[in-house]
Amino acid sequence: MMLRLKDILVVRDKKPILRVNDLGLAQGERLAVIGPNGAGKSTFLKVLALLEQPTAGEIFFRGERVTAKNLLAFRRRMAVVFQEPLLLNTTVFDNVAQGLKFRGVSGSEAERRVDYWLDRLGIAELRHRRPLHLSGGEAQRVSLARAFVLEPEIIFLDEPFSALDFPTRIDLLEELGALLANTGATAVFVTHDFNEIPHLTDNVAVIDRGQPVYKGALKEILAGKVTLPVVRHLLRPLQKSRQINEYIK
Ligand SMILES: Nc1ncnc2c1ncn2[C@@H]1O[C@H](COP(=O)(O)OP(=O)(O)OP(=O)(O)O)[C@@H](O)[C@H]1O
Repeated sequence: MMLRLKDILVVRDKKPILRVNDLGLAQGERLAVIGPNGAGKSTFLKVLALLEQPTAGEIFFRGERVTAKNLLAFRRRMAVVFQEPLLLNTTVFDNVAQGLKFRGVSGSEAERRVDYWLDRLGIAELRHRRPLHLSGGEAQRVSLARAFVLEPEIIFLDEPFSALDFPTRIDLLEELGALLANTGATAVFVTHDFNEIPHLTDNVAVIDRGQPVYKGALKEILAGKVTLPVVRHLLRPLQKSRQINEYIK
């Protein structure tokens, strides 16, 4: 098991906002996390990514309990991509190289790796540009390069493409799907849109009011076999677009 949450509780402002009894991620597993606004998806992701300390419970990384002592070492084996690219006001190259520097990789080895990932994400020509002048899609390509260049064992993505227009989003989802398949990285992808998931995986966790309420195949959900009210609610936009498609025909 790559990562496991056990008896996790997160309390903020005296309110429980996340409870996870037992949830594991196998090596190479790709999990999409879906749920309504405020359900706790980002909190869940941040706890898994060791960015937010739970109020109670235990986290295991490859079977070893995460403690204050080993936390940083484990975190360095992970990478996170947020909805907002959070790029520094320096060149694209330096943005992608930054995490490598923290991990002690510099010089020609860093340059080789950064160039490889800039090329792989189709942004080699942006190497010397500053993030301020990039489009939203280009900026997220930089964020992906910055994450993949670290060769993480797990990559966490929190609604990375939600702010992008639809065609750009589809392009990036397809590319991300191919990258994850090629690298074999374990991945957790937060979204609020069922349409995004098939590009990446068939494996879904549904979070509702601070708790995972389903973990299983997207196919089961789309076939109407999961009757939870929250799932029905999340499926409504899909049904609407099907109705519109029927109407167009
Ligand atoms: N630091 C905090 N202090 C108080 N409440 C918090 C804190 N962080 C999150 N919350 C609350 O916990 C709940 C879950 O938030 P979270 O951001 O994890 O949900 P989400 O599913 O990612 O939402 P969205 O889809 O809107 O981004 C929300 O009600 C939020 O207001």
